[in-house]
Amino acid sequence: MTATRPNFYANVSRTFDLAAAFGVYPPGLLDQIKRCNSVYLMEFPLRRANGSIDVIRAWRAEHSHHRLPLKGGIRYSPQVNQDEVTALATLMTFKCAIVDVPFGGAKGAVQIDTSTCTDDEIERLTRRYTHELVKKNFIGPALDVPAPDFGTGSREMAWIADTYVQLRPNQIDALGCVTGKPVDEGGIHGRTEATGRGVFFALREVCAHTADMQRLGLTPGIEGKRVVVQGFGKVGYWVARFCDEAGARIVGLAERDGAIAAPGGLDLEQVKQHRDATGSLLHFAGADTLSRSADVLELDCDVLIPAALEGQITASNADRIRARIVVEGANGPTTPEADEILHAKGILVVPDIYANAGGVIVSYFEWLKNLSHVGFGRLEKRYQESAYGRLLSTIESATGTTISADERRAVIRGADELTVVNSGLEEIMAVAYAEIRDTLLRRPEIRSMRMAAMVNAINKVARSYLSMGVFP
Ligand SMILES: NC(=O)C1=CN([C@@H]2O[C@H](COP(=O)(O)OP(=O)(O)OC[C@H]3O[C@@H](n4cnc5c(N)ncnc54)[C@H](OP(=O)(O)O)[C@@H]3O)[C@@H](O)[C@H]2O)C=CC1
Ligand SMILES: O=C(O)CCC(=O)C(=O)O
Repeated sequence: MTATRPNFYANVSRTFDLAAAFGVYPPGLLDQIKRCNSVYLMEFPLRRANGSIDVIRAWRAEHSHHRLPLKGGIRYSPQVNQDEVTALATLMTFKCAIVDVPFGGAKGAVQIDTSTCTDDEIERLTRRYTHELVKKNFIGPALDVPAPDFGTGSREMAWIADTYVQLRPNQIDALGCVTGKPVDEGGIHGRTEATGRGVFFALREVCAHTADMQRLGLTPGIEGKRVVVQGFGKVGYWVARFCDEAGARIVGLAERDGAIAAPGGLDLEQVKQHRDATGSLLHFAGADTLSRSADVLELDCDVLIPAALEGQITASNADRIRARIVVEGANGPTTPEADEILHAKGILVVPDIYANAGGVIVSYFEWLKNLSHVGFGRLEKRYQESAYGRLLSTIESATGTTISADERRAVIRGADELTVVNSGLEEIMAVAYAEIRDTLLRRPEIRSMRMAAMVNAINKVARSYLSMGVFP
């Protein structure tokens, strides 16, 4: 894997500057929008199972407070550093703006190699990290609401919620301090797969326009497209699955230790079983094993979905990318230099700040659920069903026809939580894409989708700052 970590924040800032040049905002305002408001670095002890003590470094970066609470995941990784977490927090601000989710951007990180930790150690460090955040008001349903990111999941979110509730027992909305929780602990149906589903919706929107596809030498629609996915975690697995279900062919998959390729397509459930059984994708029967994981990026395919880490497509491999569309499931997988090379090759890049927004969109729904203390669909499902039932009965008596029990059941089904969540996610991804495409069509000088998305985001954040004024 190519390491470009030290440049991540500089890369994000460069993208911002390029997009800001298309606008009309005063430099001071742009500077305020660009800068990261606060970064909290903490160092705390972790007692290891053998009794020794390690000092752990961790961060929470709060990029923009123009909307509250702030929102963004927590990453556990041995390589993570302050530059990375600041870059990720910055991306969150623009991501939330693009999809009109009313949050400021933040991100958290703990520098830890969880593969060397026991579950008990991970639990204790998660609870201590939460405690540190609480002490400094860097977490809370009205302040800053973390979520899963690389290396964390619903298990860690449950520990964070529990720790927060222990420390703030009188706060009625305490469960809204974090999203991505297990459904039984105040989570919401559909969050686990939300980012992957959102990446899929982004690809579906992109592929829906015949003229755009013709320009890329592709046919419209997802069906039949050859897709490569880097990363088979929370984002990669689900986007691969949704593409597969929509009739695409998954021809390559990669994780840290290598990749597999099968031009005829991979059976995802069998791959998953193989990985669960052996701990690795490698040597899956019916596929070629690539020992250099990054080679997956250069496979012959229509769509490449980097869904692992930043800095994967760089000036040193961009020229060898053969996909026609790159959809950024990960945050920051393409460096600005690589972006230019891909653009020159006529490859369409669907940017992270739009493509992977599904996670924060459904996190927004979870937060709303926690604040309202009632699940989506719970109050109205039965009412909808009886209203639809009455409508069908009226149609039957007016037309003299009989609707079969199966048809009746299919029509009257009221919306449950998952249905409401998925339809909200689909709507928001579709509307945001229409806005980005509109900007691209109206302003030909803006040549890339990343620039168009960033221009839209800057406009929205700037409008907010302009109407808010400067305090005091
Ligand atoms: N989770 C979410 O809701 C969101 C995540 N994202 C972004 O998506 C990306 C992935 O996050 P997520 O799926 O949650 O993370 P996970 O921890 O669930 O999965 C990460 C995946 O990436 C693989 N990976 C790690 N290092 C490499 C490498 N060097 N080469 C190839 N594959 C590698 C891992 O494989 P292995 O097991 O071998 O390490 C694993 O399959 C990150 O950039 C994250 O910021 C963006 C929006 C929301
Ligand atoms: O769900 C969230 O609140 C944040 C997800 C996230 O970290 C991201 O989009 O990068």
